[in-house]
Amino acid sequence: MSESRKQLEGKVAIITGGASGIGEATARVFAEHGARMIVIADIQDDLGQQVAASIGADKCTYMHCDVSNEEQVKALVDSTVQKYDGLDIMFSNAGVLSASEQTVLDLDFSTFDRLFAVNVRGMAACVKHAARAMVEGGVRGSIVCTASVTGSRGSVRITDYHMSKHAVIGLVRSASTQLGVHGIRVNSVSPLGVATPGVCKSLGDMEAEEVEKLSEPYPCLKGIIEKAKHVADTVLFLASEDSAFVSGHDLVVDGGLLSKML
Ligand SMILES: NC(=O)c1ccc[n+]([C@@H]2O[C@H](COP(=O)([O-])OP(=O)(O)OC[C@H]3O[C@@H](n4cnc5c(N)ncnc54)[C@H](O)[C@@H]3O)[C@@H](O)[C@H]2O)c1
Repeated sequence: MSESRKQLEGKVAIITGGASGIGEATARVFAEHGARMIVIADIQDDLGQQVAASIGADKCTYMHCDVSNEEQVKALVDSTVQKYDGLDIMFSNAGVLSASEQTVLDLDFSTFDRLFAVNVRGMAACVKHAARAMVEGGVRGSIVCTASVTGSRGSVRITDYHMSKHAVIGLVRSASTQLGVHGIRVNSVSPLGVATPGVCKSLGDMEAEEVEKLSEPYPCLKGIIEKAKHVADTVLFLASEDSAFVSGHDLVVDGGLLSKML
């Protein structure tokens, strides 16, 4: 993709979980590609404000929003529409990892419920309120959700996380079916393993290089390490008119992992 092309010229975008990792990288890519305003929504206020300031107050701003709280999601969307005269793109990306091993035999339902409140209900609230604003404004918008390769496979652990990402893909399929009549596209992006601050922290504050070493055996594609920018560039494609006839699709960014039989 050419850096000089401005696929998002004039567009207004919300990015949840934009203070860190994949969301932050996507905010930077959206700014490079001409987005008129990017609203970063997160619960890490200091970090979110720093990221927005480093991108530039003329094209990026921060708003506190806990996606598990529907009122806060509605307020985020309403204030974006009011201040910036519409909403073209929702990148619903905020997510959390399992708090423990969470095997079926040992499921802890209090952490399960918290994870679902963010990864599933929060994702659905963002799709709901973004879609309502787009329908009301007559905007043929693009909604992109962050799923994961874990949304297409089972695993020996983190059952709640796998279940939540399967639900995200189900949400995308249903929402795209229902919103197509309004010209709104809904897709998901599914990374494999990026050494983001969230992942490094969940692995006991491991260094990014160590996390990348752990992920190395999984993709079929060798000689390249998955970075947040790879995911961000894929989100750019799904958010922009370059993917004008793509809807209901889960676009994996996994170096070929899911294509392999064993
Ligand atoms: N990094 C990976 O390998 C990987 C792989 C597949 C999917 N994902 C998904 O990518 C998304 C981003 O994760 P990341 O790896 O960049 O992690 P990250 O922790 O670096 O970033 C996630 C951001 O979401 C925010 N967040 C958490 N709970 C929130 C809430 N209730 N409301 C608003 N914001 C909240 C966090 O504060 C953080 O800034 C998540 O949905 C994750 O499940 C990541």
